[in-house]
Amino acid sequence: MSHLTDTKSWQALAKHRDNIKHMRELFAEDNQRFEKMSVKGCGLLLDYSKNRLDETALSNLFQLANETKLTEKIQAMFAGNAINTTENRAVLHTALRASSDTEVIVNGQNVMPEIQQTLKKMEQFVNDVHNGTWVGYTGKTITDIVSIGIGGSFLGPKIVSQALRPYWTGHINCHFVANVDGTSIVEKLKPLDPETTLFVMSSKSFSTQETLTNTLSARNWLLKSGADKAAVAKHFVAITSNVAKATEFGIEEKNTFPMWNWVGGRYSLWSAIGLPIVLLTGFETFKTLLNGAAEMDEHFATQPLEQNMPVLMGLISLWYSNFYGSESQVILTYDHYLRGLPAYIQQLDMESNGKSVDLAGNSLDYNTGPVIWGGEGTNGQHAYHQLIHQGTALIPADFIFPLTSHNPLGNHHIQLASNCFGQTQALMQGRTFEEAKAELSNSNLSEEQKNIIAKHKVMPGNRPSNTILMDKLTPKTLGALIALYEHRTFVQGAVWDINSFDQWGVELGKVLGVDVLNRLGSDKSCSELDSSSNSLINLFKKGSL
Ligand SMILES: O=P(O)(O)OC[C@H]1O[C@H](O)[C@H](O)[C@@H](O)[C@@H]1O
Repeated sequence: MSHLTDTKSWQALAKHRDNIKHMRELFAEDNQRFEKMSVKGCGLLLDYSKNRLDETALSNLFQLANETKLTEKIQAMFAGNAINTTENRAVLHTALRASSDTEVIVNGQNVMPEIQQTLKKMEQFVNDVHNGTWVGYTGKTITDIVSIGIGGSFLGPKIVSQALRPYWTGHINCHFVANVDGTSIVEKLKPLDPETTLFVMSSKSFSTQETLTNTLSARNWLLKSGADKAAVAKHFVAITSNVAKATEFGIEEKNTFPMWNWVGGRYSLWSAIGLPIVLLTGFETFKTLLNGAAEMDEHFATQPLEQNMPVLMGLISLWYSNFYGSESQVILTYDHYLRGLPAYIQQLDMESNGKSVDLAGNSLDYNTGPVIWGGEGTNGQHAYHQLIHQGTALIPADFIFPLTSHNPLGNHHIQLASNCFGQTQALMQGRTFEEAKAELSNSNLSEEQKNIIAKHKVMPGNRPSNTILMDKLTPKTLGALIALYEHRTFVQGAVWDINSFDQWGVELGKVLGVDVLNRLGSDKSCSELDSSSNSLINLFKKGSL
């Protein structure tokens, strides 16, 4: 493959960028633009018509995908090739939701039977907890789950559980602890009863400091309540790929659920890491979530590039990062249940594509992963939308909206819809100087003042957005939506020729953290580091300013 920026399509895109008309004109010229630039599939509709795209730009983007062998790379992922090259691992979150009769071979072995066994074990465990067969050390039924995990072992289960609130079975409450800040676990445990609380410890590596520390504190809390060591078995289960470490820690092997090194942390909610979701919503709902994701996998693997939602979204996102210098992208969910999704996609995308060398280790001369941020509509409209409309940065936006609400209440949903659609329209159209001036025509301002105020009211428009609709937020559509973003992330990483599946930057943070911890714990004053770090460490040891 020739260097990315030397490819014909890259060069053509760079040249074409400035020829694209304002979106206002593009819409005025073609009243079929929505029909041509929207795709339906897997219970979702993607409207990408409000983007700085014309036929030439689109065909060059598809050409770029071809020149960078996107289709072959997609196939390599599904086939279980070791595409995580720095760790020599396959990347198979898709196998976790594949139908049981599929064969997926990793190192000569079909991984599907093990996945199915684990699902069965999850189902049995959750049934036991729900029907009161699994009881605490004093024989009482479990009422509360505390899920301990961080990163991918936290965000997926937490955000999916939150999104599926209407599907909770009501058997149990679930609480999530991630941060090592003691306040987090102390506050969560305050209202709970050790006799009826079960801890689900989620750590793929079983070596993450935050999770181990929180688990130890949880165990002490249980033991302090009068439970003996044997009680731990009734109150702790673990999900990990490191069963040996979990048993060493005191969790019985039969109470562990496996994970595999071919599932990345940020792609793991479909594995046993999703246990809190199953505890809250039941096994069938979890299966439906998996099926929704599997439908998107099928779509991604089989649809032509032009009709392929993750491909379209990946290429469009890349278009702004690489050809318009856009450094951030915003996810705006117009559904309260999806309020956590931006944080989920933030980890997914930024940990995957925050890279600056290609697969061969060469430094890149083009932008990779943008900053992902966002929040729920309409709250953001009264906060940061101002910058998206009129700021100097170009911030492409994804608007996500279910047509039907789980909570139909008066005019709430129609107003929510009007805000969502109104925002995308305003971003696209903007407001010209003449329009702003006309709005001031009845005011008492002088002509000069009108001119000044009108300039402040001008909105450039031509600000891009995708809109993703679904009939309703269900386990199925949620599964498809999350898989859509997973594959969007993949598409960009594939074109950029980077490894989207390692995270060496995070690993370094962990190593340096241990060094500082040792210094904080030592009696000696710290003087070996830079003056700032020395002083901060010494002040902490002193305990006051
Ligand atoms: O599940 P664990 O091994 O405890 O890892 C938890 C998290 O650790 C790191 O921060 C990784 O970058 C994340 O991707 C991972 O999800």
